[in-house]
Amino acid sequence: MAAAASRAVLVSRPVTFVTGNAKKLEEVKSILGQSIPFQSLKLDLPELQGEPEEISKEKARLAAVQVNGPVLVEDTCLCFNALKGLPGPYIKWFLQKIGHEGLNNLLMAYEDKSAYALCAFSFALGPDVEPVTFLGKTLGKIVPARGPNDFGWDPIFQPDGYDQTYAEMPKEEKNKISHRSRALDMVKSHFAEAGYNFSTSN
Ligand SMILES: O=c1[nH]cnc2c1ncn2[C@@H]1O[C@H](COP(=O)(O)OP(=O)(O)O)[C@@H](O)[C@H]1O
Ligand SMILES: [Mg+2]
Repeated sequence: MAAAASRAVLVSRPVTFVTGNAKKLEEVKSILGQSIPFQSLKLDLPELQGEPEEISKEKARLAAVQVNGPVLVEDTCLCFNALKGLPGPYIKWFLQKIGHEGLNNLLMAYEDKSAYALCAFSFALGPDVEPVTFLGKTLGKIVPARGPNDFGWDPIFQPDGYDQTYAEMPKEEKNKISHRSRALDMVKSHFAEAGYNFSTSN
């Protein structure tokens, strides 16, 4: 206990989770609960092209400068194995342009419909501190859309071991096994181990 206390980093403000995506925020709130003091800021940050981890880290650097304090950001990829991981970080634009049906069609030429959802959270204590990244992955396959169409590609992703797509699953169920919850479990462990001491008075 004493060792943990002496290692504790004093953080003057709650963590700001920066996202332009209301559905992500909903899930993060429900998964984190009261475990980490955080507030949210609606801001659509520009994204680099590249590997998921680097995109997420760069988002955190930009966010930390904007907020001038501790920030948490995330970037989500949907990766098709037959396409060597594409659309990956570009899924947002693919979804916007070709929709669920177009995404299924991309795999028409392949027998392998397997895919994985990958979530990369990055946390930076401030603008001058190198962000740390936490990856969460859920394996599944791409199927014709089933279930409510209220969050991205949820209707076409069926996680391994389930008969339901993410969209058909109750939210609590998705939040138990999702790429996002797996990454957030690591974020929570990091916070517990680092022993950050938050001043939440402002
Ligand atoms: O858990 C999820 N289920 C379904 N769609 C998701 C999930 N997480 C992110 N998405 C969607 O995948 C794309 C990921 O892009 P990105 O992570 O850059 O989102 P953002 O810029 O909206 O925050 C977006 O279209 C987003 O709506
Ligand atoms: Mg992105």
